[in-house]
This record gives sequence, structure tokens and C-alpha cells, in this order.
Amino acid sequence: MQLPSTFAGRMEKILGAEYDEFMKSYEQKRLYGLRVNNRKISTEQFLKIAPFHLTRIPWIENGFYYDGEDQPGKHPYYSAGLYYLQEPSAMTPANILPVKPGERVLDLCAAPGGKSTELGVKLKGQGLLVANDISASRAKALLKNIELFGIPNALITSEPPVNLMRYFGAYFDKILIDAPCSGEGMFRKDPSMVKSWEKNGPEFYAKIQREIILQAAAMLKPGGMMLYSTCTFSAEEDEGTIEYLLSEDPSFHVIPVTGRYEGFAPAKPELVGGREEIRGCVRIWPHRMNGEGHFVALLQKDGSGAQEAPKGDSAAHRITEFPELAEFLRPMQTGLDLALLEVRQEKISALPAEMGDLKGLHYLRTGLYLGELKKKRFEPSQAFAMALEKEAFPATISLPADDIRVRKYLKGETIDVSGLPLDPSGSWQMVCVDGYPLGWGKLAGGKLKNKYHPGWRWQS
Ligand SMILES: C[S@@+](CC[C@H](N)C(=O)[O-])C[C@H]1O[C@@H](n2cnc3c(N)ncnc32)[C@H](O)[C@@H]1O
Repeated sequence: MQLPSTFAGRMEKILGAEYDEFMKSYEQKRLYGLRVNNRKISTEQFLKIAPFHLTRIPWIENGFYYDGEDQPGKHPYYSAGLYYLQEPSAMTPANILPVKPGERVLDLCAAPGGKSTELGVKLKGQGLLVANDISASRAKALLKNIELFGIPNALITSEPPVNLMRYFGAYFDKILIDAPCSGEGMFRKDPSMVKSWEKNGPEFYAKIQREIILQAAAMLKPGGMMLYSTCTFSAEEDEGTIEYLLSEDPSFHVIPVTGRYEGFAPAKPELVGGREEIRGCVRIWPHRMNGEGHFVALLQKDGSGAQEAPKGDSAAHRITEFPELAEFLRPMQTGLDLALLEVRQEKISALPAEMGDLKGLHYLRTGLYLGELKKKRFEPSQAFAMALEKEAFPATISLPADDIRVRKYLKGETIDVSGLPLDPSGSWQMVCVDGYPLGWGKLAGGKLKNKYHPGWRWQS
């Protein structure tokens, strides 16, 4: 492939004797990756049911290479949220940032959700994930992926980082910054990146990254951890941004992560005249590992102690205020925290336990959208179905993945359910593929009216 000469020249300087090997990596095929959603299925169980050719990604416990011809994006398990398709190196940042259930986590540049979906899984439904993207259109794709994954405790915002900084203060236990970058590591996967690199290169992005990393630093509580990643090789954007943070805010230090996998190469602080500790950050080289180029830095803020409290009280409601909802939930075992509810234009969401009033923030969703109140009825949402296990709802229709009705359902068609054992207690049915929820349907005269989210329907 045709690489810009300034880029090639710089890489030759950085890599020296390894340069030829690096260039040869561009002749190899791109790699395809799939990450199992352990909120819905264990990796072990997934391997039993997955009809794809999978090989383990050695440094990601729930990550696999797949054969491009398998097309897992077109399988019903994808629509059941059982996995996310992601370039293997891009799985590294969320894998390395240690997140525990109950923590407050921020993914600052989150769309379309490749890292947020994994961070949400790690939280196990407890605590709060704030997933943000400055781009409103990209934030919509982020929301869909969070919903598909069944993550109930996320706040999806679309704000410039500075606004979040003003709103939250030093609120978060963990922050991930998957920064906008010049994308040099993606030239093999997506050759169109070369064109955008020619328009906006390392200098352009380094400026933005320096701004973002300081704003993120201000949102981390003392003792908290922050992960900074890019998919570029430019030292100005990688080691240079970390050196900038360490010089601007001496309360940060690098936590070395190079020892976690033999293929991880140390960063190169000498390229930017940076301090030695930066060598503990990781460079992923495509000629040394089976993945595209990446840079990953894990950082910690010194100190310990109090973090800021959420701003104001949310105007939360309780289930007892909505008899239609209470009636729908009565036979269910959701396993979800539905104690606090938010209502906006008849739409009800269950709020994460710790939620301020959010006044002044532009957000797409807080918590789990349960459904809508319609003329004394409650209509459950797509997101609600995705956050449930099959056992949570008494009336389910589970079809095998190769049953033609599964694809028909996903296309929004009415399906014939005569002959299936059906629970007659109510009209709402949860449609599943091999026991994994896909969405809702409503019984009427032996047919199932399709309630699959119209915006999610399969086109072909
Ligand atoms: C590398 S992508 C994020 C990919 C995402 N983390 C994932 O794994 O799916 C960088 C994101 O940063 C966002 N972005 C661009 N400029 C930004 C800025 N000034 N502040 C915050 N985010 C920005 C872009 O909209 C883009 O979605």
C-alpha cells in the first residue's frame, strides 16, 4: 500500500533495524476480532455455541480472532448482544484498566462503544459508567451498543470534556481516554485513514490530546487510575502527551504494564525527551503482535480520600407511583436495581443508585430505559429486553439460531408461533435465540406482533 513518505521516513528513524519487518506487516491481511460479552454469557459457554472459526487472542481473556468469511456481524447472536466486533489491539485499553463493581467510571471519548461495553461488563451493573462522546451522531451509535450489551448503569452524554469537568469535578475512580488521534496504526485495517492523516496529522491531534488529558486529570479522584490510549505511532501524540501530563500535573505517575504480555513493547520516551518512567507504557507493533498499532498508558493520581459527591438530588420516582409498570414487573425476577426511576415524556428509566440532577448536561440516556407509559398501559423497551436474562420473564419464545423465524423477527416481520408452547398468562412475549433475549413480541390470534426496535431491524 502507498504510505505517505514523511510517515515512512519517521517510522524508519523510530524503528531502525526493525523497519523492514514493520513495512512487511503491511503486506499481511487485516485481522478480525470478536470480544465475548461476559455480562450475558461466559467465554466457555460461548465457545460451545459459536458457529465461527475462533482462535484466542493471547493477551485478552474474552477476545478471539475470527475468520473474515464467518461474518459474525450477520448472525442472530450479534443481535442478542453476545459479542462485540473489535480490532484485537483495540481490546487492550479496557482490558488493562482495572475496574471493580461499584466504581464510578468515565469513558471520555467513547463512541461507538468498543471500550465502554467492556468497562460496563466489568462493573457488573453496580456503580456508574459515564460514556461520553463529543459527537452527537457518534453518541447515538454508542447508546445502541451499550443497550445491545445490556448494561443498565450507564449515563450516555455528548459533551466536550471541559463541560464534564465543570459538572463533575474530581468524581471518578477510573477514567479511560481513547483519544482522537492521527490513526497511523489503522492504515492497514482502513487505508482511507491515510487521506484523513494527510488532512489532520500528529500536530493537529497532539494539541487536542493535551487539552483532553488535563481535563480528564481534573475529573479523577486522588488515588484513581486513568488509561490513555491511541491507535497511532506518532511519539508526539503518545509519549509526548504523557510527558506533557506528568510535567503539568506532578500528582500523576505511570503504572508499568509492559510485563503483562510478552508481545507488549516498551514505549520510547527518548523520542520526546521524556522521563524514564514512560517506558512502562506499551506500544503494540503490528510486526511483533497479531494486532494493529496502538499505544497504551496506565496512570495513577497520588493520594487517597474523598471524591466529589454527585451534584444535587435527582428528581427520582418510585415504582409504586406507576401501577401499569408495577403490574408488568410483578411476575418478573429482573435481578436489576429498579428502586429509583426517572420519567421524561412518559418514558421511564431506572436510574443508577448514584445519580445527580444532571441539570445543564446534554445526555442521551440515564440508566436503563424500561419503557413507555401509553394510555394506562406499559410498553417495555428494546433496551429492557436486552438487559434481562430469559428466566427473568415468565413468557418467552426461544427459537434456535437456524430457525427462519429468527431472521424474520429481526427484520421486523410478524412470525407464526402456532404449535409452540406458549405461556397464556399475558400477551407480551420475550423472543429469544437459543435462550438469549432478542426483543419483545405481542401475541394476537396465533401470530406474534413484532415489537423489535424499528431502528434496529435487519435490512437484508
Ligand atoms: C478513537 S475514537 C473512540 C473509539 C471508542 N473509544 C471505541 O473504542 O469505540 C475517538 C473519539 O473521540 C471523539 N472526539 C473527537 N474530538 C474530541 C474532543 N475534542 N473531545 C472529546 N472527544 C473527542 C470522536 O468523536 C471519536 O468518537
